[in-house]
Amino acid sequence: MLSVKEAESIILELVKPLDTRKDTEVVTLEDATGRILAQPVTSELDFPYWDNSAMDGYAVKFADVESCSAESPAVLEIVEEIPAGVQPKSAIASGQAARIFTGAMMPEGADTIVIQENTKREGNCVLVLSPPSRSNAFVRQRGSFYQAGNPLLEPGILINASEIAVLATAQCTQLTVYRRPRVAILSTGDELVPPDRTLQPGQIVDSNQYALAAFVASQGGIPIRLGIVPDKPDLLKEKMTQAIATADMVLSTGGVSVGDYDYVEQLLAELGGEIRIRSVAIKPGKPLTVAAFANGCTYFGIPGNPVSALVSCWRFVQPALRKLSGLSDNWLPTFMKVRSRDRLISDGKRETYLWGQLQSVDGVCEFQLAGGAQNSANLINLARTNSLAVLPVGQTAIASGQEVDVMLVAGAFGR
Ligand SMILES: Nc1nc2c(c(=O)[nH]1)N[C@H]1C(S)=C(S)[C@@H](COP(=O)(O)OP(=O)(O)OC[C@H]3O[C@@H](n4cnc5c(N)ncnc54)[C@H](O)[C@@H]3O)O[C@H]1N2
Ligand code: MOO
Ligand SMILES: [Mg+2]
Repeated sequence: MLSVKEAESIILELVKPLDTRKDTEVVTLEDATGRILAQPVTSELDFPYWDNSAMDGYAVKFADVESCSAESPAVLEIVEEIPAGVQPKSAIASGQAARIFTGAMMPEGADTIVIQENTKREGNCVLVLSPPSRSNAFVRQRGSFYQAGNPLLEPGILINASEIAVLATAQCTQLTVYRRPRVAILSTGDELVPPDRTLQPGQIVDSNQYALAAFVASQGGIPIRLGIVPDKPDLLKEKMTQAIATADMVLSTGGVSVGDYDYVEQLLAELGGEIRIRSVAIKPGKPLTVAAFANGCTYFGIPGNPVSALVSCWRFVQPALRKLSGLSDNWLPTFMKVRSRDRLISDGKRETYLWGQLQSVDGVCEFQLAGGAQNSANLINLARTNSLAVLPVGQTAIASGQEVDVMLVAGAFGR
């Protein structure tokens, strides 16, 4: 049985990112949210585009106002009014000023802004009552934040509101992004029925299909739902073949333990998959099967218990999917140390993941264990899970009030 860290390394080594050239598409800025840049972005524009005023006030020559005071104000003739968006008409000469507003272009000849609070208007003149701190005060210089032609955004970054702002301002309206990875999802089990079917004795609802599709979509992938496949080796083999041929990654649930109807590993081998992981010392989620296929597809045979299935996705599939998507870094889940509000227990034999919620109490983060049974068949208390407390192998308890490592759950904190 592999340790969690060993399994994580094998998976990350196995999965290759989408191709920077072949696996891309062009999207407009409006459709770019949640996508990953595939090519570097540069802009032809400096930013700020023009020298402009950071304040409402007067554009002046610093030399005209540097030694003024309330007792001996500098008196300047106002030659123009410059609102934002308008090109100044005249150049400022010594003894002159332009009325100017925040964001408006600096006129020729002026090098400094005097804020209007430090002035007094008298007809066509402005009296400057105190000098600005320095030449260029409150002037936003052209190109001071970014110079045209330099790298603006690197490939491999996720595009969200902040990146959209940068791209819009740089007039990058068409972007080359990675295509979304295609992830086939299939549920194995004779007992499974869709959620809209009346249950016959012994049947259960296929919740994994829905949970995994939601997980894949939250990570920017395209879930391809292949439905429920009974525990019949020929039918299962056919569906697995179809999945492997059409998707970048396959997630099947169930059929990976040691039961008589657990066929997934055997079929993966028959289909030519190289089995890289058979089981991991993790609870829940021990019987994880991972296989690599020659066409580049990675197959995750995920345990059927519903909590095991999601924990496997959060701990192992998420990093794989992030790497596959073209993200250049931050593939691994985020861990942090926080105080546990509750006593946490484990048998110490496997790295144990307990589900619950990170909450901020008086500005300090605390982990609260989900109430009810921490049992991999109990998905009822999974709702609102945003983190998992992690007890390493060998650790059987963490007392209430003690520090614990928690892993942030995919999607719960915006990634
Ligand atoms: N003798 C042993 N038995 C089991 C072991 C073991 O080591 N020795 N491991 C246990 C652990 S741990 C897990 S986890 C499960 C994994 O089982 P499988 O992946 O083979 O899954 P199934 O047997 O098909 O189903 C397990 C459980 O999950 C329910 N299930 C399955 N699919 C779904 C679905 N799509 N939606 C909701 N629930 C699902 C299924 O009905 C079973 O209750 O094996 C243990 N056994
Ligand atoms: O590891 Mo299983 O995933 O305990 O339920
Ligand atoms: Mg089984």
